[in-house]
Amino acid sequence: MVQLGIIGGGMMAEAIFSRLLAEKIYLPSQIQVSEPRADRRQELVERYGVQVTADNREVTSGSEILLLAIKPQIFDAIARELGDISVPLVVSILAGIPLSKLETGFPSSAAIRVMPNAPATVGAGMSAIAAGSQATPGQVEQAKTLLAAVGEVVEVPEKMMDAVTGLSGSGPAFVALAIEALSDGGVAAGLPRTIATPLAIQTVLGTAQLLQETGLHTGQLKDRATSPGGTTITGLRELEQAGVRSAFMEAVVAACRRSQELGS
Ligand SMILES: NC(=O)C1=CN([C@@H]2O[C@H](COP(=O)(O)OP(=O)(O)OC[C@H]3O[C@@H](n4cnc5c(N)ncnc54)[C@H](OP(=O)(O)O)[C@@H]3O)[C@@H](O)[C@H]2O)C=CC1
Ligand SMILES: O=C(O)[C@@H]1CCC=N1
Repeated sequence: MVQLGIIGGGMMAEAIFSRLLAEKIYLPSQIQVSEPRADRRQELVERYGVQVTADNREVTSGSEILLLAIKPQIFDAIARELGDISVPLVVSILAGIPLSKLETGFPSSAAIRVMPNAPATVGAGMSAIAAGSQATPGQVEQAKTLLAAVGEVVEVPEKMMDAVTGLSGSGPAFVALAIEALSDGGVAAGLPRTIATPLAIQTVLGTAQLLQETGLHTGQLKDRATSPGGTTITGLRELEQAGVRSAFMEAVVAACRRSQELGS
């Protein structure tokens, strides 16, 4: 019997359900994905053996949880198409779409809004969840179990979800850009790309791990790496002059604002 129905078989859907399968939380026969593109459906069957269909309604019949993994721009159309279904729990990962819209769009279901992120693909995700008014503690636990398969989970009040989207939802792209820029800097300074990119990736990974494992404040780490008149303070001065700190802050705030727009 299908227990997890997924609307939209894209990147995030695959990231989540592939980990659920790898961790044996579901069997392939218990997951059904609806996806309009035939070649993508075929790909998902060949890779994972899950059930697939082009018919969204087929997914909803019998599912215990319906995971919405389509783009937010088509949420209204999907709610019109499926709003009369009675799946116990709708879990949405759509940027911006508020619980009020989920609950109006799916009036017979409890709703949980989630913001995962791209590192979910390798089980290193960060997800925030906010439960709707009809969600039972058991359903919140169910959602947490789903997301725990792809990384860390934190429960937040819904009013924080757009800010979460701007930070951890969009953040992987901001960090990837920083890594690319560090690698470019290495190349500009004379390194071959094949050396520069692994150096940049491991520097970001190692710094994050150091901060996480020691609880060291970011400022303390910066101070530890800067010797008087040394190389690091010379580079930091350039970053401050270029407004990099402010640029990251504005990126998160702009992404948060865009999430609010998508939901209005
Ligand atoms: N990408 C990210 O890092 C993150 C994304 N999200 C959220 O996850 C959601 C999905 O994003 P992502 O996986 O990146 O996007 P994708 O485009 O990879 O996935 C969306 C999928 O929905 C399919 N689709 C389109 N129309 C329909 C329809 N009418 N019925 C069923 N399926 C349909 C698309 O099919 P087709 O193959 O034809 O395009 C595609 O496979 C978004 O709402 C986004 O806000 C949340 C956190 C992080
Ligand atoms: O850009 C987007 O809309 C999605 C939501 C969070 C990350 N990516």
